[in-house]
Amino acid sequence: QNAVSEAAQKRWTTSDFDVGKPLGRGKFGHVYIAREIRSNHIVALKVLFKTQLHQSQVEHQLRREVEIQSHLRHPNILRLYGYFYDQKRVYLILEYAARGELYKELQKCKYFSERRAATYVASLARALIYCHGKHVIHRDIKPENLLIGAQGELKIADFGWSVHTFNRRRTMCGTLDYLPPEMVKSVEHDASVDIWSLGILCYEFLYGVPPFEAREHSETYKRIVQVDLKFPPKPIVSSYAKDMISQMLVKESTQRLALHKLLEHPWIVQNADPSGIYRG
Ligand SMILES: CC(C)NC(=O)[C@H]1CCC[C@H]1Nc1nc(Nc2ccc(C(=O)N(C)C3CCN(C)CC3)cc2)ncc1C(F)(F)F
Repeated sequence: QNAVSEAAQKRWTTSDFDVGKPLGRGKFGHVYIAREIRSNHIVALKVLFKTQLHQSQVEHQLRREVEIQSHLRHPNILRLYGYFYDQKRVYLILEYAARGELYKELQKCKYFSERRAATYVASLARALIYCHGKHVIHRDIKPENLLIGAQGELKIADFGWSVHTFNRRRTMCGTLDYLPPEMVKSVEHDASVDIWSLGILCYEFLYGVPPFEAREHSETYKRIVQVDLKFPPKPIVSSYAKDMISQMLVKESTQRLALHKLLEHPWIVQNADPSGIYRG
């Protein structure tokens, strides 16, 4: 039986791990680097406190996150190998991303080169094509939810807000046949929220700030619904990049640039490293 399928069903306990230094704080607890003793495999152990999960009423979200992420297998999606719990805590056994958090890298660089941004956007588009093919929508694509693997490749993490649209289809009173267009559209509609977020992310990679940022939430909300998209004169960005972003940040969700079309866009073709790895 191979290690992975064994990992999926084994009853884990903390004594299976040699827990190392904390990597930082997640939303509901700490994340530690750890070594699974039998396999010597390095993982990240996310420790969540049951009391906090209960207080924030996120248990169902966590169950969905575990259910979804444990079934996804893609080089740009962080693996969730398994989970276990004790009296007070829930433990998630996650893939360790050796080069850490993307948002810290973006803060350090201020903004990325077009080649680095395009390489990251292309690899995220491929990961999202994979997710959407399995009727999974992430719904929370942003720098804070992206980690960097040992080779410099991006990993989408934190599927806390993801949904399996099939469930939504089923929960929509059984058969789809009797639903009016706007409700059927709303189901398709979801898959395109990730295209919008990828457009926001691409803009932030290139300019260092998201496009609709404003001091007040109400101001940001207005700018989003009006799609008040402006490209500042600095840093200098190619018109191909602006063209692609403008095709993604479209109010009508069905008109947004499809992810497979994005991979054929001249900006991606000319700038993205096909391996998804930015070598500088
Ligand atoms: C997506 C989600 C929203 N984010 C998270 O969960 C965050 C919350 C805390 C850590 C991270 N979670 C993970 N982090 C890693 N790797 C990692 C992180 C940080 C560093 C790093 O730069 N330092 C330790 C530095 C080393 C230098 N000192 C000075 C500062 C910290 C190096 C490697 N792998 C897997 C995970 C995961 F996701 F599986 F848990």
